[in-house]
Amino acid sequence: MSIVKLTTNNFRNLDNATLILHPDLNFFIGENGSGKSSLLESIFFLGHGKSFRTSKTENVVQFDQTNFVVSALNCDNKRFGLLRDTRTGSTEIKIDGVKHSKFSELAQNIAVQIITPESFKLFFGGPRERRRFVDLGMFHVKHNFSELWKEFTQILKQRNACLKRNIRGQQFDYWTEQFCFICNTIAQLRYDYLNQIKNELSKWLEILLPDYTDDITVSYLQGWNSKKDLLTILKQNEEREFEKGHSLFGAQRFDVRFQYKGLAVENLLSRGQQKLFLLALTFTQTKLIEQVKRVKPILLIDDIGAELDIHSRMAFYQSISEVNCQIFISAIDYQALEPIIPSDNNYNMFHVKHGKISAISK
Ligand SMILES: Nc1ncnc2c1ncn2[C@@H]1O[C@H](COP(=O)(O)OP(=O)(O)OP(=O)(O)O)[C@@H](O)[C@H]1O
Repeated sequence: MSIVKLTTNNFRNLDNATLILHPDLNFFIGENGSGKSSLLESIFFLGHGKSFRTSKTENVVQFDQTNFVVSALNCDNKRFGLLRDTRTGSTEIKIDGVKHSKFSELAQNIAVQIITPESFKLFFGGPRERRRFVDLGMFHVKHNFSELWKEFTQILKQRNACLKRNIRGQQFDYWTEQFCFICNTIAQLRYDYLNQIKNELSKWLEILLPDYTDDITVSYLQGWNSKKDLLTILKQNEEREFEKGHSLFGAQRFDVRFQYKGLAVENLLSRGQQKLFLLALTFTQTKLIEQVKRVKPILLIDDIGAELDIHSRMAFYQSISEVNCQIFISAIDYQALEPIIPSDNNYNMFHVKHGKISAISK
């Protein structure tokens, strides 16, 4: 479902506002510091329960305020949102007027992905962002993943507690056995999902990076040597794990490697090409989420103009016309959006100035 109305209160520098959104395509234009990223951040918050810019929620609440609200109405007339109080650190979630305690309830209603000018640095910089990216897709595409992940984190916590407190014997063996079992289940699910990604990715690379399509490979590293049994590896490394005080192998350590002709993509592609690669991956994931049809995916693209020349923006335009998601794009000026703006006027455009958002008539 697209979101058709968005309300924000006390969010960053944004004036309290209610926006009527286009179900497919929305543009936000404004100068540096006007509030474009803040607006995208508010939508991201609805989908993830956190910011993509800071881990400190007190940075997000408007100066001199103690709470903020973000809420949305989807095209099925479902209302959902959250109120975050920075004094108490609590978050109140409401879906159709009913309070919920778990953020995952809210996340079922909205699948948000974001690309910022910094995204590719983070994405290629270390496994954290790649893990986040894959698991966001897993959460929406593999229906049992959310429950499985919750159970996994509990088991990992128990096992790590044993490692940290040097608890050996029956208790440790029990958690190790549980850990191995659930790691294998998750690894298999992720393996299946990565295969889905591989199959879909070439289509988007063909549009966005046609010269590179044939020689790109995606490899899945499950978190331990896939030729060996996890339990055997853990037994062999038991002393090392007790020394470190946490689990050194397992599904929490997975990664994905992207290579071109056998070399790391990030070492070969230019910054603009890396952005196109990340866009291709994001469209891939969007397509996979869209296919399960629980929610219409939302794609936030902050500062589209950065690093993309006119040809790349044309390829981007072709991509967005082939994916069924709701897109929010920010740009410094109208020029940076050329040739992305559709000639059929089928979009909404807003101007952002000093935190005030106003609709631009077409
Ligand atoms: N908690 C806050 N309360 C009020 N204002 C804030 C808060 N946090 C940041 N700001 C201000 O909000 C403004 C908008 O920032 P934002 O990053 O959204 O701008 P932007 O339009 O995306 O700019 P750019 O094009 O440079 O990326 C900045 O001037 C910033 O100083």
